[in-house]
Amino acid sequence: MKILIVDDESNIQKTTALSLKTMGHQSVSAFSGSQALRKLGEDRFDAVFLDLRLGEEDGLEVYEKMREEGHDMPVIMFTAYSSIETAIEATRKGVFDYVAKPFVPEQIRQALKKLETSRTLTNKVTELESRLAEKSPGIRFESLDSQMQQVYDVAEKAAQSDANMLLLGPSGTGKTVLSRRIHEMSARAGNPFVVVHCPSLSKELLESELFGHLKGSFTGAVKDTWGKVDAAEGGTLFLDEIGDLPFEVQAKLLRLLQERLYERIGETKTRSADVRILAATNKDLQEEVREGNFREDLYYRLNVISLQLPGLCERKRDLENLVSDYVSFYARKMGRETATVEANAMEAMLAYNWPGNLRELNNVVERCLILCNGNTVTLSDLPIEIRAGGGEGTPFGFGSGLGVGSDVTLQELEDEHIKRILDRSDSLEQAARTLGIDSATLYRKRKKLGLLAS
Ligand SMILES: Nc1ncnc2c1ncn2[C@@H]1O[C@H](COP(=O)(O)OP(=O)(O)OP(=O)(O)O)[C@@H](O)[C@H]1O
Repeated sequence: MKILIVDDESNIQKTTALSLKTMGHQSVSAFSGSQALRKLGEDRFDAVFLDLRLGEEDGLEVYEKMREEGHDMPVIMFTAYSSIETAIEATRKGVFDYVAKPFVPEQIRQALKKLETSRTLTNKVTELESRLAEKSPGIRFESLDSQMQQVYDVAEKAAQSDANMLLLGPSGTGKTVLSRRIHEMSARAGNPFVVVHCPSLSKELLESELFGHLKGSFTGAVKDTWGKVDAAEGGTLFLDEIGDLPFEVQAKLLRLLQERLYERIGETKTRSADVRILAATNKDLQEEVREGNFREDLYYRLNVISLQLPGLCERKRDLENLVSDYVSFYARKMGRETATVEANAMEAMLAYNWPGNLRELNNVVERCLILCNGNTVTLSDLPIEIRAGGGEGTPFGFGSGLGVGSDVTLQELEDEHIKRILDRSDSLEQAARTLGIDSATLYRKRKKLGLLAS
């Protein structure tokens, strides 16, 4: 790293420079605030060591000028023991850390180590963000369909409040994506958005996932853990498929919603939580309440604002825009400048029912772009059930003449079924589970069907 040392004492300059050199870093000296600002304007530095008391000058003022001029690298303050409180105050203003004088080289080493860890984490986050952005197509929060547009309008208004919200709608209609968007539009945006997928865990594990546990509180609890309620502190907790939340856990969630209080499993100490709850389900929750599977009081607590997301077949007016977004995204991802969809292919897509909703559309477009010749998606690139004239979207109806019991071979039925399940699934593991085969078998079948991406 290249580091600027700002200190009016030449012995501090010398010892710091020497320590940095032995640690493999480069350094440049500045003896006053104005000299420091000039050097920062001339060169790129990875970090700055800055004395809190620069002769008559106040180091904090120099720090503020640096920020005003757009030098945003991390700053570590040198401070006398008598000024430690001021240094702590400085860290609240964004100073990365402080080192108390007189110091030994090991303290410089520790401060730099902390800095390097933080840089690595920041880089990882940036990389993950860009990988995520690459993975999913441009998300649209505008609709030509009035029902969908109303959902977006209400979501935007409600995002500003702290109200709990319930997002209802069939699988793949965008409930998770919209929940994240609500979080990003809220005052909690700078804090975490944490997802708990309710059906994937047993009652004990789900309770522990939510609230955390103490070592030994149940078989397999080998160390103390903090739950997702704690991880979401100050932010938003998204409970996906809330309709599958076990009855016993519902009571604890209700307490969290009503009193903002909870206990870790095996602990008597009550803790408070500052989290906003968003929940989603594709079940009819009122029906679940009637059948005694879901607590009525919890339903009303969650249902402060509810959003009903329509299936894709009810908002066909958006289809062409969505297809165009997805096509441009996958074309770019595959190194093509652009790609188009033939009119009759688009007509077939408009006629189809899309039982897997936006997720299915996304997967179908991605597959078309892998399989199409050149830059044009034609009718023959579409899965057979879409080509066949819309289909009913029922599990075994493949459109005109292709349903179970009609004149098709078992092999044709199997091939179509596999393609459909792949289109609707989030992952290959999920598809293999739905099909009741193992991943290796699914891989062989995909290979045979020519469905392996590059
Ligand atoms: N607003 C949007 N614009 C474009 N594409 C979207 C949008 N929302 C969702 N999608 C697409 O649909 C896919 C599924 O979205 P999401 O996971 O939010 O659905 P869901 O309703 O939560 O599904 P499930 O009920 O199965 O969890 C996303 O990966 C994305 O490809």
